[in-house]
Amino acid sequence: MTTSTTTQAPVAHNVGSLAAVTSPTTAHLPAHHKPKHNAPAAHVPNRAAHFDTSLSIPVRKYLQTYGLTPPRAESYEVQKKRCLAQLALKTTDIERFLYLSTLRYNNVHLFYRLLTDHFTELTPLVYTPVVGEACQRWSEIYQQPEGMYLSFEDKGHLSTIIQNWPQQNVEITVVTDGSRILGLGDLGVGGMGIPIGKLALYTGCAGIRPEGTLPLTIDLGTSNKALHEDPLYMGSRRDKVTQAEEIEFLDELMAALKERWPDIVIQFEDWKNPFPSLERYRQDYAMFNDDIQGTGAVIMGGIIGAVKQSGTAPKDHRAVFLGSGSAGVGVAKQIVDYFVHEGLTEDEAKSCFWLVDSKGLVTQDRGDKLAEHKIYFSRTDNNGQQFKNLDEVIEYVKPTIIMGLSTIGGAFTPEILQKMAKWNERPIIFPLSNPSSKSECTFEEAIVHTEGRALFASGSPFQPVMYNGKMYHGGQGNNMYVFPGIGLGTILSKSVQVTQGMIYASGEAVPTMITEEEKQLALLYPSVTRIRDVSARVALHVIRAAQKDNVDRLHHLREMDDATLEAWIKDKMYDPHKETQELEDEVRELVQDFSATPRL
Ligand SMILES: NC(=O)C1=CN([C@@H]2O[C@H](COP(=O)(O)OP(=O)(O)OC[C@H]3O[C@@H](n4cnc5c(N)ncnc54)[C@H](O)[C@@H]3O)[C@@H](O)[C@H]2O)C=CC1
Ligand SMILES: CC(=O)C(=O)O
Ligand SMILES: [Mg+2]
Repeated sequence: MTTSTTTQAPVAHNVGSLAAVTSPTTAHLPAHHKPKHNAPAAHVPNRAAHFDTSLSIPVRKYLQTYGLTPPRAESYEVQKKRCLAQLALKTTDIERFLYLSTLRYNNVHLFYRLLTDHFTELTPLVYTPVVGEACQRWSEIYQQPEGMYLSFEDKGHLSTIIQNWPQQNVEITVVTDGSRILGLGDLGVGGMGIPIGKLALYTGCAGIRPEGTLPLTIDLGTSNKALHEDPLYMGSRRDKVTQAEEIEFLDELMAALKERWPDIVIQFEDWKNPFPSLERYRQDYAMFNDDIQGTGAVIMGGIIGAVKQSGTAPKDHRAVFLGSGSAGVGVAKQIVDYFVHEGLTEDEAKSCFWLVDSKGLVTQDRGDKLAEHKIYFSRTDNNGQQFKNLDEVIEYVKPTIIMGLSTIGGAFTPEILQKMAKWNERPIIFPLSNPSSKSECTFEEAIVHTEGRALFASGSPFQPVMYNGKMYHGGQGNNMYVFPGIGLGTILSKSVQVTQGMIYASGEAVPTMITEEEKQLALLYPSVTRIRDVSARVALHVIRAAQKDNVDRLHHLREMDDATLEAWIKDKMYDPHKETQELEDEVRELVQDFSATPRL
């Protein structure tokens, strides 16, 4: 096909590549009548939507795509059947991942129709766990550009290079440096799978238009020596830059992003040490860190239900966290907020938490210099005693809750789970590390070793488990339940910051979407099949919190009651099921208006 125009492969410093954005197929249309679909997703070739095989023949003729696709105009049902059949032919998850990536690239609306119709089956292929393997093998499986790569060497030119991104109306970016991808370590530019996957969920779950999303990966070097030696590795072989160099780069990047898209929402994702950047930018940008804040909020949302179902009052809970990194500390702090909300003092709330890292229980007198973010939760009541590993801490604390954010698969051993079942009627077991191979235990292990009594959520999904003749369903405690709604609420209210109030509100919103039937099944999260409604509800709560914190700029939303605002939010969401029909209708209208003669 010689007519398709590439919108991608930006050449550094080559602003001229923007010229390629204008589709030749609509150049002949009067400017005010160009279909809005003329702006395709950034990460699909231009005009991709114009090749949808459901478009009618007259519309194809008008778009000058007639003859470039097979003759029959078919229904979505037929398209879907074909896609699912092709997916079924694949024998590995990576092949399925690649198939879906290519589908998104070639027919963005069809991809999102499929995703939204089959969230349960397809999310694990687009996101965790399969995206983890995709990131590990990125330079081996790479097929097409789907996001922007900026390198340390580009410092001083970021603003110019960002002009190469072909989409004019970017609303949100997810940015990583690849240095802590899920629980898989530093994967360098292979980390790009994460911004792409997260933004696919932004579109699928929260209806952010695909062309409004910018997956962004920063190549600041990598500490992963294997990548330095991999001939296929697509990033620089330099060692990781220093923290000071990183800050200098990020200062320039943040300013450049805001310069081009003043209202842009910026989500930091999967950085090894994300606390400094969060503190540095949270006041001046509409930004948040998903691993600290999104995870904190979503797990707080699950804990609200778990604490109620456990029958134990917040003050009597004892939570042991395996892992005290960005996610561990983020989650613990967010639950402290919830306990304070429930009437505890901050000190009382904080004393419910015992954090464990690779050196054991985090105590003030452990003898090593604690990282800044661990100090808040470091224990002082250990009477000089130190506890070197999880087993020792578990015996000492006899917890009601165990959380895994450690990247150590299988760390919640059968013995630990059995003890949890011995000490608690409803033990709260949250193995949250991703991908599935890093989960601190499986759902089956949690059910079997607690005799089916565990209140359970995991970071990556697990299949339901049959135990003693009863079917159990596990919850997915993953930030995917909140980040799409946080972004959507921030964008729609044009908020200038993402405040702590907005983050808290996002977590609080999640359990409001659990049905009575789900409560009966002890489920802590709503079904993923309703994730678009959940995201709209999260956005509603986020907007209300933004209004309370006075960071919103779309003040007329303040006048709407909740039901009206929620309906308004839903109306603003991109619906892939309507897109192709709208294109069809718009072009048909044009054909009638102008009696245009199709050029064959
Ligand atoms: N379910 C969800 O929504 C989310 C899950 N995560 C998962 O949480 C995990 C951790 O993420 P981050 O906190 O951002 O990483 P991090 O690198 O900041 O923290 C990892 C923590 O685990 C501890 N750790 C490592 N080895 C250990 C060992 N042998 N024993 C005890 N502790 C050990 C480290 O000391 C550190 O405190 C990852 O697997 C990530 O995928 C992260 C964000 C969201
Ligand atoms: C879910 C997620 O953000 C993580 O595992 O890092
Ligand atoms: Mg993450």
